[in-house]
Amino acid sequence: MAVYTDVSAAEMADFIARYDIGTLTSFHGIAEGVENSNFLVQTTGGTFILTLYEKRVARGDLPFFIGLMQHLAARGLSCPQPVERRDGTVLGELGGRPAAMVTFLPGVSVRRPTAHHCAELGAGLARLHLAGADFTMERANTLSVAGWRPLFDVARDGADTVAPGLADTIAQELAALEGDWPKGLPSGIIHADLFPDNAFFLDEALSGIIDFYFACTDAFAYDVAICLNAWCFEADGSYNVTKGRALLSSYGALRPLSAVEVAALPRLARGAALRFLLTRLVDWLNVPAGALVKPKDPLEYLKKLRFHQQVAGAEDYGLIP
Ligand SMILES: Nc1ncnc2c1ncn2[C@@H]1O[C@H](COP(=O)(O)OP(=O)(O)OP(=O)(O)O)[C@@H](O)[C@H]1O
Ligand SMILES: N[C@@H](CCO)C(=O)O
Repeated sequence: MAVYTDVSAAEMADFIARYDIGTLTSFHGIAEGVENSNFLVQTTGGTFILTLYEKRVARGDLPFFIGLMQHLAARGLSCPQPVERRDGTVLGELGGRPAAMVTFLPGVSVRRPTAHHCAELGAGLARLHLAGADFTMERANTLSVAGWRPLFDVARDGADTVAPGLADTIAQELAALEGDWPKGLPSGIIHADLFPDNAFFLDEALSGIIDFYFACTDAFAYDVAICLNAWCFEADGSYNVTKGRALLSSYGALRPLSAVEVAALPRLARGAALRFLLTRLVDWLNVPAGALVKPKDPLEYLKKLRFHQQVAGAEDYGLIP
């Protein structure tokens, strides 16, 4: 469970009183997620999600995330909507953290996506990229290549306690990617964390996307590479090319990848694997005392990285030329 910040019933009731959503009937911490503290809140006016923004979310970025969710919803994408307080603002403070209430999105996330789910997701990702085209705010990706070395610096000393030789493997991979990271690719708004737990389905159709707190301005193909990592591997670490083909072809039907994006895909996939290996490693080595959180396995991403390192070209991901 990701609840880093405890909230008492009295604090919660006080907080809710600033909204026009009735009175608090119940709330509890949500048993998923690793980044922020999330609470399911029930009031006489409905069901809501209250998020307390934790370490990786900078307060100054919140207007970008809130504005983006509003923009995407206005373009027809199903995503949580920030709820306004009586004074017209959407950002508050609770337990010493910035906090916002968003609408509850119906649907369930899938633990083991099928090729069908991957196809749905690919189309949803393309729709997200297209819907973000006229969003005017920008946010640099703090977890792209320039952000990885600082993470490694934090985790280097503990890395070999997680797997022998891990520090050397990461050092080599980092140097290789820093030296040759794709530049100048078609860019815009990307989600940057569209994992299966952030996509909801109803009757096997993608019904909504949540958790925009890594969204940023970066290469669209990097977002595709993140999704190949998150959706198209099996539990044993093998890549499922049928799922990859499903994801890539439904994405490409709405937003075809250009030749430069196709050429960059293997390197972007390596970078995406390294990004999640590093953030998971940092979290694995630094679970805050008293936090209710189950850190995610960094080694899952080491296996994925090894796959990408031996890929010859984008066709190995299932891309049909
Ligand atoms: N708007 C919403 N509607 C319904 N459920 C939600 C909503 N927002 C969050 N949740 C639930 O809360 C869980 C955690 O939310 P979220 O993924 O935003 O947290 P996180 O800590 O940022 O997680 P992550 O590890 O994916 O970054 C989700 O898996 C989902 O079950
Ligand atoms: N989706 C991420 C957690 C949020 O950064 C992971 O699975 O490592």
